[in-house]
Amino acid sequence: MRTEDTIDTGGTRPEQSLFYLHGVTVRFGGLTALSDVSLTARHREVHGVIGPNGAGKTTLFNVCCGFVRPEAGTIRVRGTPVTQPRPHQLASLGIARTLQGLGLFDGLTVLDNVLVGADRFRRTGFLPALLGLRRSVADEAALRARAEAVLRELGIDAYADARPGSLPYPVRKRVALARALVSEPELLLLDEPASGLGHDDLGELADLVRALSDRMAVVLVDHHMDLVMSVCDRITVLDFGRVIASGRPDEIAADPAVITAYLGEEARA
Ligand SMILES: Nc1ncnc2c1ncn2[C@@H]1O[C@H](COP(=O)(O)OP(=O)(O)OP(=O)(O)O)[C@@H](O)[C@H]1O
Repeated sequence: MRTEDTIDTGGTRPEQSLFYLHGVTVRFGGLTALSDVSLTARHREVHGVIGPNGAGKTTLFNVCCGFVRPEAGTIRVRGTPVTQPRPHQLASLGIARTLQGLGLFDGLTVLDNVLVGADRFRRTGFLPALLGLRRSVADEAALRARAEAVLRELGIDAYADARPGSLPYPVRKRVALARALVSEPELLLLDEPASGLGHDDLGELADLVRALSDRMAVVLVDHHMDLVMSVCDRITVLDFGRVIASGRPDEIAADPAVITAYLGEEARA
């Protein structure tokens, strides 16, 4: 088995990568949800996290987002240690995420929901914005243009004025993705992007994730093996809170520890 730290990094030391998480341990009371887990996200790579039920995938995702504070471990962003990324700091660190519960505001239009994600680019302070000063108007126009461009990129610009609640689930998922992308992240964290999608939507999602990886790093947690195997450059496999394998999809598919873990899951089911 290869671990994150021994993978060929193309000359970049793992700790200097865009996002480096090393030796992370999380306990909930007496239960160890993650034990000495490491993960490295690199520019222009899609990194998948998989594992049987209860393996610790969501907990790992939540550590990356700052929702869960690890008991031990190091997190570095572009080589700089980040004691604990706070959820509200993610945008300024160049990180954006989508969650399983999409978290869209139903009282806002699709466009306004996406604009919520563009706060990182708001240069005007509260008072000038309130007074409607010229720079704030220009700011607002630029942000709207950016949000509209992302909606077009995701093929959902026709829904800009709709309320999310009136839209089919796959479209709402795209709105949530648009809100993450409008901040132009360097690292995109996707929690279960394939859940609730049909076959055709899955194919489009795979194409989209591959296209996004031309300009950012992507970390995705998903149960959907076909998606993970087809879009990921590298995969980390968790079982009972530990990394049992890490490598390219073909290595993961052939790894005896992974096969045993998934056979064990089938047997448990
Ligand atoms: N807030 C919490 N308090 C107590 N235990 C928790 C908490 N969150 C997760 N756990 C436990 O930690 C372990 C890992 O859970 P986690 O949700 O990260 O796994 P998972 O791989 O995402 O599972 P699934 O595929 O079923 O969503 C499980 O045993 C779970 O019951």
